[in-house]
Amino acid sequence: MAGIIAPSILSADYTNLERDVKLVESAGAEYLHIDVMDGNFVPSISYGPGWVKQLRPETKMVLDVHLMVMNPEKIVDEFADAGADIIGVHVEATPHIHRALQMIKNKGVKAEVVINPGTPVLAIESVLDMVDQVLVMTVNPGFGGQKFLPSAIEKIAQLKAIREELGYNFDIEIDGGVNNETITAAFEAGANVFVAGSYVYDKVDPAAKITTLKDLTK
Ligand SMILES: O=C(CO)[C@@H](O)[C@H](O)COP(=O)(O)O
Ligand SMILES: [Fe+2]
Repeated sequence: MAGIIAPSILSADYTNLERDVKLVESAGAEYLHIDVMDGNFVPSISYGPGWVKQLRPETKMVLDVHLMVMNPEKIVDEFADAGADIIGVHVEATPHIHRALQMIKNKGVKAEVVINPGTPVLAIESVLDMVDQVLVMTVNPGFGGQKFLPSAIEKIAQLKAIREELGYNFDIEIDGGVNNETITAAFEAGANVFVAGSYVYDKVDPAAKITTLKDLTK
């Protein structure tokens, strides 16, 4: 099965947001990646649940919400009610990762655990049986347009091996610095969901970029 491409709206043109959403949807992107930043877990501030609620009726794409916020358990219900399909929470952002994931599942939303480049797979082993998706950050979170960190490849391979050994079911997503050159090693290691922001939206022809990424993950 071809890889799932998740354009990151963080790199879109906010004065032409509707155009940029429709553009990637008609190009075949299945997910739309939404980076929520609180100015605390990461330095930037982006959007909140009200913004996701407004976006929801504008697209049929799966809304893949990446919460870069401290203590996400305080806000996951609001994002679920706003229409998120997948909600990702960082293991580094809460002492209550199990509770945060359980809350997401209780809302009938797909639950994702996220690890930073400095966090080993070991840190999430005890919740791998309950998640629908694992996000391996391939840059330090907070900004678009950073360089892909190849140290993530080994973590993807580890997750794939654990999934096979224990019969789990999660997808493996990567996020940060994904482009036509970096995607192949991650795909070969076992990733199947690919966030791409600046590669898709910067410069020219987002639709062609999505086709290229899909072709590289067949
Ligand atoms: O979560 C983040 C950054 O913190 C990402 O989702 C970025 O938006 C990806 O942007 P590119 O690295 O693809 O430009
Ligand atoms: Fe992200």
